[in-house]
Amino acid sequence: MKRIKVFDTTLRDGEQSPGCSMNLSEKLDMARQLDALGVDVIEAGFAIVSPEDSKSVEAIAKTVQNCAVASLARCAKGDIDAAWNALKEAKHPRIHLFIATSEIHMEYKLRMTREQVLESIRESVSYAKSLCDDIEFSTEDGSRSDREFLAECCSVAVEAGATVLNIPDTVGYCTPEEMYDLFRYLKEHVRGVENVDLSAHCHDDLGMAVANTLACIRAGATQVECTVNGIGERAGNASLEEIVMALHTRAGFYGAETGVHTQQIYKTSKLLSSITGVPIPPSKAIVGANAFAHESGIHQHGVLANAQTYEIMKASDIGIPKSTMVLGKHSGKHALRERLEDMGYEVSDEQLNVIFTRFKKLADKKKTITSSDLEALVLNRGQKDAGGWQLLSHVVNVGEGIPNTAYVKMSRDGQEVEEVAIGTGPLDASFKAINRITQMDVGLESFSLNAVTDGEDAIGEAVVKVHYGSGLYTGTGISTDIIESSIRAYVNGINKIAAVERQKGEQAS
Ligand SMILES: CC(=O)SCCNC(=O)CCNC(=O)[C@H](O)C(C)(C)COP(=O)(O)OP(=O)(O)OC[C@H]1O[C@@H](n2cnc3c(N)ncnc32)[C@H](O)[C@@H]1OP(=O)(O)O
Ligand SMILES: CC(C)C(=O)C(=O)O
Ligand SMILES: [Mg+2]
Repeated sequence: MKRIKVFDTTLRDGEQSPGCSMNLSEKLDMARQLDALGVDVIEAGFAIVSPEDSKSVEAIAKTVQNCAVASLARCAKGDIDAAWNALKEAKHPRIHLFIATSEIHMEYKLRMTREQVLESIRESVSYAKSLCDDIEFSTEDGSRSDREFLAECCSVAVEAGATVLNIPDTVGYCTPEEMYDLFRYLKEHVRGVENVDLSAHCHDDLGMAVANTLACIRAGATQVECTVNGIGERAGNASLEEIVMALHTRAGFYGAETGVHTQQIYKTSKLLSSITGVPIPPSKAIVGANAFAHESGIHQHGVLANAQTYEIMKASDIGIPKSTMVLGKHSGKHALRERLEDMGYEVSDEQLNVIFTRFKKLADKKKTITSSDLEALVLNRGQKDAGGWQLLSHVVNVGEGIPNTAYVKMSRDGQEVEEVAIGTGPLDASFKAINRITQMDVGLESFSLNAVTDGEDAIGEAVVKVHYGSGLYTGTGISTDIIESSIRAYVNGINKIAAVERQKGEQAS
């Protein structure tokens, strides 16, 4: 297996992404976690940028124990001195020099000729080498540079002492095929390339950063530059977790591995997101909330039978205990039974069918069905009205300056009855309409409402205490709509009264 070095630039290129600035202590926390993750190099910052950046690089250099620590520097003595001052106490310091090599950058931005750029590379790399053994040299906008000139810049850098040559696709312009060809070309045309690491640094402007990086590995790259969660300038850098897991999962194809402890990936991704406040998109590969979640019944059935039907990686490989089965409107009976069993409910096929019907009804109203939702369904709370009055439909009309009215339609023994009533509020109006339908003079004693489950679309359970004659009865009802759960609770109370009255009648006759 070929060993690929992972150069993490979350704290430098990643921090260049708008909204991702981190303070010194946040950078230190992140650096410690990156060290635990097992990356080979942490680019801790760009020391010349500000006193705070310089302090961060210095603090990380003094703290990190296992991996190399790098600071970025332009090809300028001041930058190199600032980088070295911040890095010199690191166990493994690396100065990372860069200069643009494309025509457009040289002409408009640097205002330098090719010869001046070559001279600047020679001079800066030699000077940096006089301070530090490990020198990385990057050809900014390398992928859009003239190939012969690019190879010459790289050769000069190696001759001046560079230990790593990094070729960025700075503006995320290239395709995987082009990056592959470019790296093959450099392997053949750079003098001394066999003695240094060849590195890829890809941006995601066209969504190809990871694919481009993998193509570079196929062409002979030995180092990859990337960031956690793919943060970085504009559309971001190649994502560390995607590259690492692609190599891990497709080891047979790439024949390459990294030193990253993959079980630390999820923790690292979460830490970065909590520090920057930038959420991880749910569908983000590897670390998104949906990356190891299954909702549709056919997939859930497959995964329960054999996880490999729909999982190419184990959730535990990236540090998530296990993949999750999300119960929702696309779920089927296999997943429902599995969850019920997890909750300690052994159900017959017949019971499962009944619960499944209720489950699908609820899932049409509620995006995700939680275990507490299921419990409410299994215990059939508020639904024990078989044989009594059934609520068919209701409409309440409330507002400022108009009477609160309720229309309720109910049935019993196949007979449908509807009524409208006015009340002091929507519930009073609804309960009055129900009294008219049932022709029972029921009074409300007390009423309470609790959320049985969490979230915006939580199930609310209403509990009513109603009196009829000298008896006091409790009714419960559940729904994601609190008016409906209240009406259901009232109907449930009325059915209990009716059952007691029926019993009394039977005993008397
Ligand atoms: C592709 C990348 O990610 S490159 C890294 C990008 N990161 C950053 O820019 C970090 C934040 N930057 C900063 O804080 C500032 O730009 C600083 C402190 C680095 C420099 O600030 P200033 O000295 O005011 O220069 P400014 O940013 O306006 O312009 C850049 C200068 O660097 C020059 N330059 C750019 N790249 C290089 C290079 N690799 N080597 C030498 N000179 C360079 C430019 O030609 C320009 O020179 P000029 O001032 O003589 O015209
Ligand atoms: C400074 C270099 C390595 C860079 O970030 C780029 O070219 O994208
Ligand atoms: Mg970059």
